[in-house]
Amino acid sequence: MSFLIKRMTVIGVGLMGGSMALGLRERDLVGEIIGVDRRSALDAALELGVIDHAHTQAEEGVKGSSLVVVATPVSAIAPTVKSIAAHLEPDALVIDMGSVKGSIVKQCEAWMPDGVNFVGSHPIAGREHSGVRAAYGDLFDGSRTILTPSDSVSSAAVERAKQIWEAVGSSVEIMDAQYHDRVLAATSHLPHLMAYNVVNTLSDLEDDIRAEVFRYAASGFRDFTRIASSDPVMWRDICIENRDAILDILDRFKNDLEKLSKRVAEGDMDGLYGIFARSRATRARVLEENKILRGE
Ligand SMILES: NC(=O)c1ccc[n+]([C@@H]2O[C@H](COP(=O)([O-])OP(=O)(O)OC[C@H]3O[C@@H](n4cnc5c(N)ncnc54)[C@H](O)[C@@H]3O)[C@@H](O)[C@H]2O)c1
Ligand SMILES: O=C(O)C(=O)C[C@]1(C(=O)O)C=C[C@@H](O)C=C1
Repeated sequence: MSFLIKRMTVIGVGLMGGSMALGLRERDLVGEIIGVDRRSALDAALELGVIDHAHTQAEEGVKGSSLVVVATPVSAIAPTVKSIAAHLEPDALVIDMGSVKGSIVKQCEAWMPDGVNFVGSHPIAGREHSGVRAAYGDLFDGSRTILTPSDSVSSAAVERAKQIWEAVGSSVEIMDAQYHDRVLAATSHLPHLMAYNVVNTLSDLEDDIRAEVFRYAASGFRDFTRIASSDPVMWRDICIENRDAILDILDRFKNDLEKLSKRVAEGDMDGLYGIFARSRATRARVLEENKILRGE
């Protein structure tokens, strides 16, 4: 059988890395999959059939692979890529999955030996669970993936990365890495920070009322805070790596919250109606335009 990828290595076999491995495997697109991670994650990945072979050392694990997928938390991506650079096959392609791209992509591209390419990738797909047991092969189906190569990356490598993402069901768009970080700070990072904060605001209430507050939390609370179940390591790393863009959007949010607070304090009927009506209309329009948000 001729595979799209004969042998690939996934470094960080969790939700995202495991889903990429399964997505390619279930579509018969990959021959052999090597996993690199902690021993316990590797044992689970072997047991689930997500990988064929396991290594705890990335330098060893990338040998013989034409594709290397780095799916570690954001803070480990650049150090990992630096450590494998000298051990990659001459024509290998390295892609990552990090939720922040700017400085990671710049560093990783620069570390690539001649003939080897790093193509920064961010699948806009995921969920609040982590680890390989949460991985599934259709995770990327119907999603968008943003590639953030600089001009120095070969167009053949970008085309190859695009082919891999499309093979697992994602449609690909190209974006400048810094611009990506500003867009994602608004669309993904701000909502996660809000969700975490709302849960903490409620859990800091006085004992007597707190129990009642959580007892009566219903679908509104559940929908709004689903993403507060996400992995704290992932979100710590995103905040550290995308600090400036996150601070910028948080400032805007704080301003808007101040305005809302003022309208509530003043009992401003028209002002409050205006805020809620505009938001509802915007969401309806975005839902209509965006089939990912409609869940299609
Ligand atoms: N979860 C999401 O919804 C989502 C969506 C898009 C992108 N991402 C990005 O994908 C990446 C992976 O996220 P995830 O949700 O799969 O996390 P995860 O916790 O499920 O998996 C990460 C894996 O990396 C391993 N790991 C950590 N440091 C390592 C190292 N130095 N070397 C090898 N393995 C290491 C962990 O043991 C774990 O198994 C992150 O960079 C995240 O920002 C996540
Ligand atoms: O659906 C979820 O649970 C997610 O959080 C996925 C989500 C997001 O949409 O914000 C989270 C972080 C990623 O970098 C990309 C996707």
